Amino acid sequence: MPYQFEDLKKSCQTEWQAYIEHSFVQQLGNASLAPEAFQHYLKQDYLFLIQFARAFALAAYKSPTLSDLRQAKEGLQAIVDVELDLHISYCKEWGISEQELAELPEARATLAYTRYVLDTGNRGDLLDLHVALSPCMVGYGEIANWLNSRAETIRGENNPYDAWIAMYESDEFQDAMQAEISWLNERLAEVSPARFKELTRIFSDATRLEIDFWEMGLKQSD
Ligand SMILES: Cc1ncc(C[n+]2csc(CCO)c2C)c(N)n1
Repeated sequence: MPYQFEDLKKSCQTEWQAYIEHSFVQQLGNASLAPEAFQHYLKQDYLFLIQFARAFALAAYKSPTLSDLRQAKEGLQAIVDVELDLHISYCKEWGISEQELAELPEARATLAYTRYVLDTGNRGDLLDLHVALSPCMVGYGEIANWLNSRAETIRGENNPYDAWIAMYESDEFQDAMQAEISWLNERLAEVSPARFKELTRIFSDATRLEIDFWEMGLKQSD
């Protein structure tokens, strides 16, 4: 049987579920999340996005084909030209100025996660890097879908976090998630059991670091 993205998730089901269904996510869905926790998360996510832009630049460097190079460039462009601008204006709505964002120190959870991804890409190949990026690329879309499947989730103006859910349920975002899964499925179908085992380590590490990122938000830790 060729390996598929689903098999990466199965290899660390407990961690994957702990990430997707984290209390931060549940509280965001039922509108009970403390605004201070969300603001702390938003600030660190700004720093996270900057480092992820660097990871897409690294993906460009690690691209063996024109098609991979184009895909990495699109990812970098999406973060730098669209997502960071959106994030900055969204932060403004939550009372966080651009000046404040520019001066923030990185929380340890942000440092650990982003540098782990960059190091994995540096020492490995493009597949290692994509696997390290995939909990981020796939998880948030899954989180939006999971929230929408729950009776507890409040949508619309009675939930101050509605726009966050709306962003990750959007067609644009869900399409990007599917494209990432397809890219991974094509490559995973070709790998040996030993290579797959290496990749499950990376996937599980990155998933655990996503859990820590939610914890950092909830506890407002630095
Ligand atoms: C901690 C954390 N993890 C994942 C995302 C979601 N995300 C960030 S960059 C990116 C790629 C899209 O261009 C996606 C899906 C986030 N914002 N913060």
